[in-house]
Amino acid sequence: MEQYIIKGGNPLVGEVEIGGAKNAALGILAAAIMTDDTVVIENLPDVQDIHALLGAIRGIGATVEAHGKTVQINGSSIGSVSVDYEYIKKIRASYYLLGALLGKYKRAEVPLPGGCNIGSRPIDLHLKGFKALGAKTRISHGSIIAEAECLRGNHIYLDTVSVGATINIMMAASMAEGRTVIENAAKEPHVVDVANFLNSMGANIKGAGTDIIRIRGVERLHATEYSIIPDQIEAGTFMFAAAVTKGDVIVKNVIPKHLEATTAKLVEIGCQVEEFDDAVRVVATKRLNNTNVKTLPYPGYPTDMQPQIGVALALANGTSLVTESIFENRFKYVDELMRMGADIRVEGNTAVIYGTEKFTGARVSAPDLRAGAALVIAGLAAEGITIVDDIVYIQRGYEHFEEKLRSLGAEIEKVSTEKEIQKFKLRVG
Ligand SMILES: CC(=O)N[C@H]1[C@@H](OP(=O)(O)OP(=O)(O)OC[C@H]2O[C@@H](n3ccc(=O)[nH]c3=O)[C@H](O)[C@@H]2O)O[C@H](CO)[C@@H](O)[C@@H]1O
Ligand SMILES: C=C(OP(=O)(O)O)C(=O)O
Repeated sequence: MEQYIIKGGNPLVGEVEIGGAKNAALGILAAAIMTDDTVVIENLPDVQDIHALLGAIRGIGATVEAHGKTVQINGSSIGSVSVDYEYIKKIRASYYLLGALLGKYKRAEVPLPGGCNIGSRPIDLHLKGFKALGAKTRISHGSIIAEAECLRGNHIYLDTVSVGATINIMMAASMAEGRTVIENAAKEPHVVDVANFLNSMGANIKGAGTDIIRIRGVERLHATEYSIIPDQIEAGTFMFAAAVTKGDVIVKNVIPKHLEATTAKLVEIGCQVEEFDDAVRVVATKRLNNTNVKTLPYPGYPTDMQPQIGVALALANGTSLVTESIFENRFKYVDELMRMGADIRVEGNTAVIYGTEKFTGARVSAPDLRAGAALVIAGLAAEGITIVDDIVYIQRGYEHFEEKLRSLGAEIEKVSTEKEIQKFKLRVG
């Protein structure tokens, strides 16, 4: 089992290049199979979730040729609409193959999704959407089966703002007959990116990025070349890493607009944030201030950035409140952080964080993807050595994480044996 070993205390300084957005890429890769032409997708992040989804796409018979950050997908050779559990038990976004296959072939059979255990994650709204388009859905032997004689556009109101349901319905509706309107749609940048990608394949989607999306179904989709947007969560994670280590980092290849909620909070807690066309610079020179934050759908503060700000506030001057309003199980990093000296009480969906002056390194476990990344950030700020176990979660969504951190001056290694741990300890003294 691989672990990260970190010697904390170095301020992060320098420039870091952000990869393509995992959560946009997952939707886009699934949508790519909806045409029989060859689709070229650029700026793909090199993370485990993407490798898993590409495996699933190959598994149903599509041709996938990956060269670095670029992949070519051809869906004309798909021979099965039934996705194998092995490929996707660990990823959430496998459910996008439901919308894509249902739209194209009017039948899909996809195992119930895995992904991070951050709370109960129903998919009732996805199924409600497919049913409204005329599909019948059922669960059989752990898989969701959705099928329709023909899909017909409809008016669909989402009771809860859901990224996954919005993207899935958008995909299926792109190849339905007639018009679909999705109300109370999610507005996240990755929803817009998937819509732009589908439009570049000939779909007719309007309003993505607002809460009403209008889709006019088309008979076929065609070839395209498309570049995925930068990952706002990876970028935000490096911004907080700069903040907690009192660093000075230029985070490159970002869309600053997508980072507004994160930037606003960093400024509130005392960092300087400078915005450029496609980069942001975060400078922190003193102890951070306390603040309150509540996670909300975009353009609110993202739930995927909640553990990272939690770590920063645990080191801030004063008491902060962090309210998690999207997923009920996203405070699992708190117990681990307390082992490093944090003082936090969780009451319902709110963490009351009493800022402490320093963390001391400890052995901790990554409970999920973003919580794992947050614990790495904590380790970078801590006195002494931190070992983070279960980094497979982190590898789901951060490409070359330790290499990027090292390029900013962090002392961090990926290790898997006691000998490697001892070697690191000897080296860092
Ligand atoms: C692969 C991907 O893009 N994952 C992201 C996506 O997850 P995901 O798409 O799974 O999250 P949703 O936006 O769907 O979830 C938002 C809320 O809606 C609820 N809900 C969702 C669907 C449904 O059918 N019924 C229902 O009640 C969920 O329990 C949650 O409380 O958006 C989340 C919220 O920004 C992010 O944390 C995840 O990183
Ligand atoms: C929770 C996340 O991913 P998933 O929805 O795939 O579990 C995430 O990207 O933070």
